[in-house]
Amino acid sequence: MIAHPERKYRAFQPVALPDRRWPDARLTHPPVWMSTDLRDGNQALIEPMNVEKKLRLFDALVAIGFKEIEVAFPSASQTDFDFVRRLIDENRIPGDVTIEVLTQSREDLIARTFEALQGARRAIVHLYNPIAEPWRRLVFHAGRDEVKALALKGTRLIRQMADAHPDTEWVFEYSPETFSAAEPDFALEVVDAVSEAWGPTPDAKMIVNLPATVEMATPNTYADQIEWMHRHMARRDAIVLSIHPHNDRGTAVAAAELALMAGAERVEGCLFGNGERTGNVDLVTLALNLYSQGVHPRLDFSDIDAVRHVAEECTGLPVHPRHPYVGDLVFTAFSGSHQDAIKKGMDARRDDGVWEVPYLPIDPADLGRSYDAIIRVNSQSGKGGVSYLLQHEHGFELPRRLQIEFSRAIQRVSDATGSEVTGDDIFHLFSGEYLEQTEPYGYRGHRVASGDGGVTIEAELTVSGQPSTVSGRGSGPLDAFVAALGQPVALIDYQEHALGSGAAARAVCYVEVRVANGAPRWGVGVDRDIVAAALRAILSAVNRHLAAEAGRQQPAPAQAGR
Ligand SMILES: CC(=O)SCCNC(=O)CCNC(=O)[C@H](O)C(C)(C)COP(=O)(O)OP(=O)(O)OC[C@H]1O[C@@H](n2cnc3c(N)ncnc32)[C@H](O)[C@@H]1OP(=O)(O)O
Ligand SMILES: CC(C)C(=O)C(=O)O
Repeated sequence: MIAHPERKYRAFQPVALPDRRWPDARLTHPPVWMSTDLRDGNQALIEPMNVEKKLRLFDALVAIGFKEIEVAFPSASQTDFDFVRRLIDENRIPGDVTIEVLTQSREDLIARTFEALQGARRAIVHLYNPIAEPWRRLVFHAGRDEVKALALKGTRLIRQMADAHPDTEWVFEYSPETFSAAEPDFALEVVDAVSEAWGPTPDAKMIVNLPATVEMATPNTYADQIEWMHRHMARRDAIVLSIHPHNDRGTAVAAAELALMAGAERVEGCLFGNGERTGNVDLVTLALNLYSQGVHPRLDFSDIDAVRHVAEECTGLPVHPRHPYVGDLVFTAFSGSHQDAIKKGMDARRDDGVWEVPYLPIDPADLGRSYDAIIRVNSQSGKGGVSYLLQHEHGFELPRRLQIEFSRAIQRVSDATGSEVTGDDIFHLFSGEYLEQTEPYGYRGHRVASGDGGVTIEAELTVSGQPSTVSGRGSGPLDAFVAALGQPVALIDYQEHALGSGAAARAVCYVEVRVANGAPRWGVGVDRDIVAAALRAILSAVNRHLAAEAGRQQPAPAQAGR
């Protein structure tokens, strides 16, 4: 980088629009969507798509619900020409879908374009020529009049050829390419001249597409340019005002949204933002942004992974894991406080169906994603995430203080390995830490008898591997069992719930105990029989205490809160 960028780069001069209206507008309905994946997206690939890939992507775009699809620049290559022919000859274009093709303002190219479109039921012919000053000066060595004349020449040629093929319903689209970099008065002059030459009517509109061929400035600047044109263009009621934002500054989605607020009615872009350089505007993000505001985009992304799969295979470009709405990680929280909030939000889901889960702007299930990945655990995670996975994947609903105790064990592992701890890892650790604590005391069976206002228990145990029978008396089975153990155990907390349902259901018990003057410690037991589960839990807690005391293990003591 250079020390004085102001000597090398000039700030963009925005159009003057002090009474702009777009900031108060709201997006309440979807625009007309036009996918240019097969044209602008395709021209930007290292290896452009072959006909088979184009057919596959075309079918996917139709299935998503696009009604206008720019399928090719047919005069540019035999592949593109052949592709258009296959679509028409094989009758592959549904009745409610219109194909679009692009051409420069050159007679040979326009003639070839019409050749490609022979027999189409309806087609949009899209003419472009660059109009901004640097392109006029550097690329075309032409003045304003010559550039306008080039646009008019192409328009008239297309009119002639369209009139010569009346069996097709022709729609004309004109793009003053490099509009975003052009002087507004000149853009207006060219567009008005073109629309006058074409002669659109409210019943037979033409499309005026105002591209941010190169994104030049902040999105509000583009919105001002669009509103200015929207307010000044002649024959406005006979024109569909379209936008075509590129993403050079990374703000194409914002620019498109503000431009729609400013009066645009139609958007051209690509799936997942493929396209020249940094890409065209990402139509998936735009559509799902609308959806998240309660506006149905009329595009179907209910199996977004399938759409991604087709796009990746056809373009050869991977979708980034953080890509909005579709990336592998976008519905995943690793950090503790986010996980805590998501878990609470998921637990409190509302009966009226209104989505209100913190940190998740839309329900992953609406896009065909499962909830499996919304919480993943690493060293940034906390008790909320760990207990969510245990609950979601294995059914254990840990009491809060046990969550705290156990998440410390997980933290030690994730800190030591520096890696993700999966749901299976967590269950494995949980099992080892609580369910498999059978030394020195292991449970084999029990009998309970009531009478004389109390309970007597006789329990079959293993003590350091040796079978042993102990018995005791108390106010209830747990009390009696503690007495039978002969250990100074005080029961602090007890919770239970069913694990699974039906014939396979088991009970899980969580007990928090203090043995002698030791720190409070949790134990967990699972059994088909609820009393057996509780006895196993007590043994788990006592064994963990003894192990800690003996220094053979270092389980973290529980502390209230953190
Ligand atoms: C912003 C966009 O994305 S626009 C779409 C751009 N897409 C593409 O470029 C992909 C398809 N294009 C192609 O395959 C080729 O460029 C073709 C087949 C169209 C033309 O190829 P060639 O005839 O070899 O020309 P090449 O691309 O080198 O040409 C540029 C010439 O076209 C002229 N030109 C560029 N745009 C236009 C236009 N819209 N209308 C008329 N002439 C134009 C240039 O001034 C230049 O003329 P010159 O040779 O007299 O200096
Ligand atoms: C042809 C036009 C619309 C284009 O692709 C652009 O300006 O980016």
